[in-house]
Amino acid sequence: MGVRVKICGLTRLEDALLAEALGAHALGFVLAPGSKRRISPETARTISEALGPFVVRVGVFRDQGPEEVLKLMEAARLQVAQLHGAEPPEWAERVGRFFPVVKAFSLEGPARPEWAAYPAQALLLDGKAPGSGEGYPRAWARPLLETGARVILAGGLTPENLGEVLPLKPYALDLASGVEEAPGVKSPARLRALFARLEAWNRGV
Ligand SMILES: O=C(O)c1ccccc1N[C@@H]1O[C@H](COP(=O)(O)O)[C@@H](O)[C@H]1O
Repeated sequence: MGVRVKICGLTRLEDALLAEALGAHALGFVLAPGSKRRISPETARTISEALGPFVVRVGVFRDQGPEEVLKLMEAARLQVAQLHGAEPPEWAERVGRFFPVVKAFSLEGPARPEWAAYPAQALLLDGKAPGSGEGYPRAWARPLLETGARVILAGGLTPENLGEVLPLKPYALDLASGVEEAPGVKSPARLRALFARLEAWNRGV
């Protein structure tokens, strides 16, 4: 199986349906305050309910307490919680009683192997400013990848630079700005280019 892909920061039904049709494994909805891609739980729910059963709906949160996260997850009919701030492990444990958790770390230097002990089903490595399209030297991911944890690579990924990360064999890739026309508005051409590139990689081209 090829690498899994999450398309994040969706705000429009047509973009979500296209990403699903092209083969996205997961679709992300940002419910974090202050994001240019923030979506209301009502709109996220409408989109979630229109999708097929086999694509994972992810809620993205930043420094919101576990009860707020659980309330929004339920209201938006989402399935996996991505914690993208400085959430203590106890918050993830509380959310994790109800939903699988992805914990994001913003890199300012190499990833730390001890992050593998955080109570989450997968760990995501992002650039310094989430959702900004800013990347980092991809070798910084190696110390965490080498622990055998499920590692999702994000931060400044585009259809053009996938060659930097695919050889690292991460659990998944996560893209927001690299497949957009504007914040929250996906580019059909860039989405198509992304999945075409992944298909070519899987065929060994
Ligand atoms: O996209 C946002 O606005 C956002 C806000 C708050 C937390 C996370 C956010 N997005 C996450 O950022 C990365 C990748 O972003 P990019 O591809 O570099 O633009 C991804 O994990 C999103 O879930």
